[in-house]
Amino acid sequence: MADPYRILLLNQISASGLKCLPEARYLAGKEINEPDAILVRSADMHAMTIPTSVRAVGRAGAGTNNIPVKLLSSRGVPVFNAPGANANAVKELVIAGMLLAARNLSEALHFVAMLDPFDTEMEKKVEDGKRLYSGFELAGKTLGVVGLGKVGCLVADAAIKLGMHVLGFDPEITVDAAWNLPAQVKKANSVSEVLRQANFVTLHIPLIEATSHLINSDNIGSMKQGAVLLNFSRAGIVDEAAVVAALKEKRLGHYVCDFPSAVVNRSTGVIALPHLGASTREAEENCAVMVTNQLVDFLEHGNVINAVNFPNVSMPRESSDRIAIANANVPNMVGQISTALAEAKLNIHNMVNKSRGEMAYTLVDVDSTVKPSVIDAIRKIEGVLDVRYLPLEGMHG
Ligand SMILES: NC(=O)c1ccc[n+]([C@@H]2O[C@H](COP(=O)([O-])OP(=O)(O)OC[C@H]3O[C@@H](n4cnc5c(N)ncnc54)[C@H](O)[C@@H]3O)[C@@H](O)[C@H]2O)c1
Ligand SMILES: O=C(O)CC[C@@H](O)C(=O)O
Repeated sequence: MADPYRILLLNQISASGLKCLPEARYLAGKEINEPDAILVRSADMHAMTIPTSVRAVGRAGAGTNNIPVKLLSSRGVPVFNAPGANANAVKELVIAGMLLAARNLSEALHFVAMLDPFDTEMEKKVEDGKRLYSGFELAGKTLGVVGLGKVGCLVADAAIKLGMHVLGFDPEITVDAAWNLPAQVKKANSVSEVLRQANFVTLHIPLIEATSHLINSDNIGSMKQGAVLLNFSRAGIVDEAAVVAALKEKRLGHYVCDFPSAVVNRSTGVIALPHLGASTREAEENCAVMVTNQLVDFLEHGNVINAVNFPNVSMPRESSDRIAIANANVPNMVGQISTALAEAKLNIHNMVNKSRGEMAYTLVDVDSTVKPSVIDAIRKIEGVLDVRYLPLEGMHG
């Protein structure tokens, strides 16, 4: 019997997801040496030495900024995520965030917590004190959504249903996302247009170089007086010092975020939650199940679905002998791979090759057993980053 696949868990992964790893074929845990794959949520992998045994990383969530994707790409290792699997959970928290800010609920709860429960004047104090927490309604206000991906589209839709006007900005919106947006959502042409026009601005974009400090001291001043900024994406998308300054000047009414920090904590007007966006039973299960199934399909069959650094490549198994090759997207790779197979007198039964940016990926099914020397020959081709032999039953190489 083949050795089990070894899966290193860097975070708590929902039990429903782990059930997708059949016990007979998988060993999963927090203390696994020489893992074949890693399952992670928000643990920071940048400082970690990732063993060379790792053939795939699965992120049970959306953002992959905690993973050294570039390094893994150079090793031919796909990084899978779970697009949309936690989007509804984030959407609901964003709506809660708008209500927390609009109705001054955080301050009001603090006021109540400070009341003496045995005070006979409690009722009077409540009635006298409540005017300080009077707020405003969401209906009729304008929400600006920056990033119309899985989360942004759901937030836009929910806001329309709450009677808000919605302005959306996403220079790379997908056709599917655009189809799913309610017709009432107005298109903005820039972040500054959103900042100038919205009462609430919510950010639903990845943290990458281009989005780091997207909201900063140069543009935050153009927001409407008393506007609310919501950040359930990543702390680094805003310049926190600029946000705190804008709160002090009363330019911003509230900053609602999922990322407590030394800069924002305890600043008046900040409502910081402990990265709760995806923390619902449903989202945790959805993410873990989706990414674990993708990992299993890759480890056992080489199929790639929802990797952030690889093209989607799937091929039904028609032969028991499959070779999976990750290679640089340069000319003549398929030619050289085919030549290596022909020299080993292997007949190609089926083959698929796709590329995405600098990465290309090839699945080849052949009609007979592949000797280790053939895998070695393919590995030696310049530009090949990783190669695996995936017989249907047997050792994984
Ligand atoms: N708080 C949480 O627990 C939590 C949960 C899920 C996601 N997130 C964060 O939210 C982000 C978005 O999640 P998602 O599932 O919607 O991702 P997604 O990939 O579906 O959508 C991201 C969208 O942002 C757009 N975009 C990229 N750069 C942009 C820019 N400069 N201006 C406007 N739009 C831009 C993309 O075109 C894409 O449509 C994730 O990357 C992650 O960092 C946080
Ligand atoms: O795993 C989590 O709890 C957070 C996930 C979230 O930040 C994401 O990017 O999907």
